[in-house]
Amino acid sequence: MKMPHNAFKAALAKREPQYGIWAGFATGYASEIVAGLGYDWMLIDGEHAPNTVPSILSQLQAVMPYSTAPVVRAVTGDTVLIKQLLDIGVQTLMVPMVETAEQARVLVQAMRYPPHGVRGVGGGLTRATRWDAVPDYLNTAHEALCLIVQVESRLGVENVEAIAAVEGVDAVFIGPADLSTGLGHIGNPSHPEVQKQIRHAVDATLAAGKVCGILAPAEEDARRYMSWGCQFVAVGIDISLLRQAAKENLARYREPQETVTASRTY
Ligand SMILES: O=C(O)C(=O)C[C@H](O)[C@@H](O)CO
Repeated sequence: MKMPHNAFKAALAKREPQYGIWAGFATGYASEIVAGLGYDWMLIDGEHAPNTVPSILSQLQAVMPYSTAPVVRAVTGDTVLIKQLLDIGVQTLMVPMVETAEQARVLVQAMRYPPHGVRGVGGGLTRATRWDAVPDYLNTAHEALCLIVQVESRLGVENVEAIAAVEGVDAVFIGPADLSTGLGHIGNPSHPEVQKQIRHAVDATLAAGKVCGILAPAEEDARRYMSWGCQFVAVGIDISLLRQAAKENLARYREPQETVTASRTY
């Protein structure tokens, strides 16, 4: 069989806008429901959702028949974890909290086989190769893989030009929640200083010839970031959407007895 097509990578290369949704339920069942809705991509979150390698695998299998492309966020840029994720068939990988070009280079190496990198060979044991059915996987894997690095700290923004310029980094994704917190504006990505840093990160990424993405569940934020040049934007979070819809549904029938509010970080 042919190497599975990475439609998300192809769309980024064509500079097509890509609307995404954050998937936090950590089950194939929930991810499949959302995958049938027409979003261009879905972030399967291994950082803040209770995911493991097997639960990520079951979500990849669940969304496979749909046009929504899975993007998997690892909990960390650990080379061994990246090997496992690529072996189960992750093609687009997001890594949080990348702060230097050196860190980005290590991630690129983790995604490539020697002599271009350090990825271990799983061969016929792996879903990535479709258990050896994909011809010449070792020599062609890198063509279908896509690396997104998250810039979400003061240091990351300081180094964003160099990070984005690393060969093998396909895109930069800005994390407004962590960035605002790191800049001392906890829970306030709209603060002018945070917005200035976000805009700088977008500009620098585009200047390096790379693609920029961001999480923006509020429509006015999403539209502003797209007008700045962000090409792939996560415009919703499945858990927040369920919670909001469930609250609104009940409110049609009775006044809230008690508001269980937590501060909304996103
Ligand atoms: O900093 C951010 O913003 C992100 O990286 C996204 C958050 O981690 C995500 O959990 C929002 O719910």
